[in-house]
Amino acid sequence: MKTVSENTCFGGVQGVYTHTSKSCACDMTFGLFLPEEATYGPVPVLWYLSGLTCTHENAMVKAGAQGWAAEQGIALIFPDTSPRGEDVADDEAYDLGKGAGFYVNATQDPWKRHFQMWDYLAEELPALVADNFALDMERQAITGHSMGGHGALTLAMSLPGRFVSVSAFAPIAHPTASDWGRKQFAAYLGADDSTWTPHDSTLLMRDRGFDGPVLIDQGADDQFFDLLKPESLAGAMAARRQDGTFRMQKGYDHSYFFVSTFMEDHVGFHAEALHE
Ligand SMILES: N[C@@H](CCC(=O)N[C@@H](CSC=O)C(=O)NCC(=O)O)C(=O)O
Repeated sequence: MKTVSENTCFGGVQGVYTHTSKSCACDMTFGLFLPEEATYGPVPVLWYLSGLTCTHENAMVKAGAQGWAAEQGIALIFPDTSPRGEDVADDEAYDLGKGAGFYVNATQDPWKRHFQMWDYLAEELPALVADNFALDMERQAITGHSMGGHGALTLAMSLPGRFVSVSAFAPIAHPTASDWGRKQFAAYLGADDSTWTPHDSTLLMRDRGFDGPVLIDQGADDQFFDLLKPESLAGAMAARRQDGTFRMQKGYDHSYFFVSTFMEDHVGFHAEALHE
């Protein structure tokens, strides 16, 4: 692992690191914020998964999470959204290929060699950060925006016991029924749509739910509302009697102005579960 940069931030350190990923067969970059408390011992972890077109950097510089995480003594991890490099397959469209890994393990050519984002996030990156930083991996929570909200919800529901809480900002909530999902799953996972269902948070919510609290924020003026299908997830949460809160935020769109507005609430929500 190599250090790209480290900056003092809210009394802690905002770092950027690269490493050679075995899962993705390329070099990967991630951001990690450590609060001051990490100087004295392991701190709880909040993962933040980003959306389409993002790198590790977008949320790190636009979401305004570090100040709230510093107040709560929590580390933040900002992974990238796809494999990177000259030899990594890509597409002209912004919603497929680089910047659009959809947090799945691709099984189809030309994607499968590098697009193994599920394994990267479920196994490889947690092991790497646990070995290199003062993190308490018994206390992890996860959040994300849009495609990253989809990733956060699917990882949380598929790895019971890993995360104490999950939240999402305008998640892609029902990808098997949306053009933000069907196109990418067909490309990465193939035409057999039975392989898609483990990556749909509405279907996972209907089937198993999450053993902990859930918080979802959705902007009512989100320009991608019809692609996100928040009503499907809200319905599935109600049908399952999921411990959770779904908030429709009047006037907000899909941007980081929306994410940063509600970041305090999300960090506070996770802090309550992480410090229990
Ligand atoms: N370029 C596209 C829209 C891309 C976009 O809005 N990406 C969002 C996430 S959308 C779902 O995953 C984002 O987070 N962008 C990065 C940012 O810093 O805002 C278009 O123009 O339609």
